[in-house]
Amino acid sequence: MKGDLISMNSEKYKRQYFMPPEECLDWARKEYITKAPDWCSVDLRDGNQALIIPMSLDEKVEFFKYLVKVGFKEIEVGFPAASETEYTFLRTLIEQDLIPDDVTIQVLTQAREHIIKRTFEALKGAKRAIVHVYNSTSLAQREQVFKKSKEEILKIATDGAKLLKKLADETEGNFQFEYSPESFTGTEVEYALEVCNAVLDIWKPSPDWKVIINLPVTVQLSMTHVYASQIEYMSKHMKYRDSVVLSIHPHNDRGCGVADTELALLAGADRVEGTLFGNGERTGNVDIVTVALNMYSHGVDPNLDFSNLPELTKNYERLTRMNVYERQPYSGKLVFAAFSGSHQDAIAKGMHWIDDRHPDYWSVPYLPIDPKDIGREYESDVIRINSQSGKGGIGYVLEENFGFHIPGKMREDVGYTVKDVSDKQHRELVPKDILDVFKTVYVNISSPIALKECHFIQKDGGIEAEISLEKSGVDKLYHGRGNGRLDAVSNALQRHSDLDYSIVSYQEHALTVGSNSKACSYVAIQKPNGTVVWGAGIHEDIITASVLALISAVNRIQ
Ligand SMILES: CC(=O)SCCNC(=O)CCNC(=O)[C@H](O)C(C)(C)COP(=O)(O)OP(=O)(O)OC[C@H]1O[C@@H](n2cnc3c(N)ncnc32)[C@H](O)[C@@H]1OP(=O)(O)O
Ligand SMILES: CC(C)C(=O)C(=O)O
Repeated sequence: MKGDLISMNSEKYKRQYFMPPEECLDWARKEYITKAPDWCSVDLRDGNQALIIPMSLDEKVEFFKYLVKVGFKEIEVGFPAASETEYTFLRTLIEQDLIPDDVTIQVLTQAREHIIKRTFEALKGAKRAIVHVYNSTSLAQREQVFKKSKEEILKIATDGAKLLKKLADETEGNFQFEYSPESFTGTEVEYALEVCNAVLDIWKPSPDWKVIINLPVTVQLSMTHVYASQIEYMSKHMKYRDSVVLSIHPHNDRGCGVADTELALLAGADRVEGTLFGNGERTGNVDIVTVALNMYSHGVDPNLDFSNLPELTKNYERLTRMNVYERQPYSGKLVFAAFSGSHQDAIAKGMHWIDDRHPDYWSVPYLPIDPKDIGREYESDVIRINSQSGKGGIGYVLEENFGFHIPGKMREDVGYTVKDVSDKQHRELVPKDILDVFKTVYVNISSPIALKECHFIQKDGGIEAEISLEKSGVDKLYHGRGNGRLDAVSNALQRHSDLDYSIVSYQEHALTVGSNSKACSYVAIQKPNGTVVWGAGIHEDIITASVLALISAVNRIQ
């Protein structure tokens, strides 16, 4: 014990992985993944076996169809010897002809005779399948679980390999084999190689009949560069290498499932087994969505279609009864959201830059990919407003959702007003809330003065205004003269009151979003003490809109 308050004791742990016997660092000189690997979804097996309530038959069928829709060409559909549901699911896929011609199903079996036999029974009638056999090879499992020597463990693997070959020969169908030295990451690398090569010597693959050797991160025990070096070593020394598809199957115990996958691909892996959103045993399998979209963000086609990721996420949550974490890369609800002012400002400016320049590549600060590509909405997913937000983001929401092009200087005022509401109410404001605050505080403000009518005539080189106003329930007529209409109205207002201000800004535009042919005007007036007050007016008539904006500002000053 290191101290009274510390009950944790790191001395009880030691590193349980094995470095390869030679330096394998070629992967470190590669910069990025240049082509998509073969993907194999293990959602229906590794993902399913880790669920609190595994999926029912119907749920598995529905999930299988989504995986096909996304573009998976290899799908591990289950462990047919595990349960009635698993068995029936496989039979359903085969008997109801639900497997598209370009999709190969994969099934998992332990290297045990009765389980392999049951697996082949379940496969009867399948046109094509990958039969995946595994046994644990790690030091811990040899010592604790199997209580067997290295030679005895190797024999489990080779016996299983032989039986697979025999049963495949006896069964009609086109079978590919896969072998996993399960718990590879806790296995001495040279020993894992010996076992894999012994299996390969039995299967004798050829370039026309490749087999899959899968090197799983059954449990993540090391830092990522160690796994990459292990994969490179295996890839360099494996027999029949040009007839082997080198597959990886990372889990995520140390939170590095994606990193393990990416570095292992640099190190020579050809194929990735993983799940949607990283479902799977314990901390899960590698999230294929993330690996694929990371690739996509580098300009590499992942050969998987996530163009409607929100829908896929919703269906996944329904079928698995799991939740996708808000900050799960790409799929989490908040992963494109910017609440903070400086981020929002940069994003809003970046989006305008894209609109203005139409570059042939995507570049917007804080958005590594275009959210629209995967079915996310700029309006609801990107700029979100709370007390940390700023004028840029709030202005952007009012512009994108409701068509208000608020003048730059007014944005600051509106920004503080809106975020103050969020701060006091201690909640996020949705676009409709922001519109309500904007309208309530700035637009067509009619108290204490309300505009009833206004008329103008041109006379002696100027404009004369007659405006009818209601103040405290009483209607009054005001007259004023000026260089323009707004000036004339302003002079009328000031002649009949003790107001003293000057108009320092005026802007207007047509409102094109959400309302037909209305105009919006913005007026800023400045008091003698320098204070600037903004008002806005909305009306079908542009002149009336500007008068309403002025009266709004005047009312706000009072
Ligand atoms: C890392 C992974 O995800 S691997 C996949 C794990 N997935 C699953 O296990 C889900 C499906 N599994 C099951 O339904 C069951 O485990 C079954 C049907 C496969 C087998 O059931 P059972 O035989 O009743 O139990 P169990 O799996 O505990 O068998 C343990 C025995 O198998 C041996 N064994 C376990 N895995 C293997 C293997 N891959 N190859 C050979 N023998 C194995 C164990 O050493 C143990 O042997 P013992 O009986 O001599 O002690
Ligand atoms: C069966 C193997 C590949 C597995 O699931 C694992 O090691 O995690």
